[in-house]
Amino acid sequence: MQKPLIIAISGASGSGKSLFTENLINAFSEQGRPVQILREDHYYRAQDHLPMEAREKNNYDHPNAFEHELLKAHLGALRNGEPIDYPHYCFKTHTRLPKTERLQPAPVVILEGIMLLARVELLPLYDVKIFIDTPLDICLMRRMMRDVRDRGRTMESVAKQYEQTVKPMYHQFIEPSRFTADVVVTQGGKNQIALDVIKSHIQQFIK
Ligand SMILES: Nc1ncnc2c1ncn2[C@@H]1O[C@H](COP(=O)(O)OP(=O)(O)O)[C@@H](O)[C@H]1O
Ligand SMILES: Nc1ccn([C@@H]2O[C@H](COP(=O)(O)O)[C@@H](O)[C@H]2O)c(=O)n1
Repeated sequence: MQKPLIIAISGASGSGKSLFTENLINAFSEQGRPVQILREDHYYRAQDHLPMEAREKNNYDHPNAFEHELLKAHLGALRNGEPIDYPHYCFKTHTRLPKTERLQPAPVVILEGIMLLARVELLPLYDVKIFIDTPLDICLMRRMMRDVRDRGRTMESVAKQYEQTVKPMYHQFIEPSRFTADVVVTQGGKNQIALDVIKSHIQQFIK
């Protein structure tokens, strides 16, 4: 099997990584499953051993919150044409679910997550590095709506977490990682020109 094309999409929380990824893969949905998605969020560390109060106080915007060793091993397996069983993460309980999900190797694998470009040891594993560059005030607004709607949060908890960890860690780790990107995308998941450019790059890997 041909070595897969691995595309890493990073940027702040709420920058539009997921929407960009979804819009990218929709173009290939009628061609079987040539493009697979893997989310860094699933690699947040399990915290079953901690009480809920401690989980709620954790810093989820530091690279060490992720089990990147496992992500690295999984990328190696996919490169070798082997399937992986990746963990499933729950944002409401701040830990992993007991089940895992199987991901089959594919010609193209899209990875998306906040710290993908901040870990230098992961960089050589990517073929294409994309950074979604969205002003932080817009990211906060989107995150506020999404976290209250989908992740069981209150507006107060989102605001407090943003001040305490999300914003400072963005400036310490995510913002500097922008300079490792091959492509910097403005206007988030709706930048049609950027989507078209990446789509045509992907198309070359799908026979
Ligand atoms: N360009 C955009 N315009 C309007 N809403 C957007 C745009 N990009 C993303 N969103 C919305 O903002 C929220 C967060 O976007 P998402 O793609 O989940 O961000 P991320 O994956 O970077 O955290 C989602 O509800 C999404 O639909
Ligand atoms: N238990 C958790 C784990 C993570 N977060 C936040 O998620 C953000 C990353 O996910 P995106 O889909 O928004 O990129 C990150 O900024 C963490 O603060 C959380 O709130 N709780």
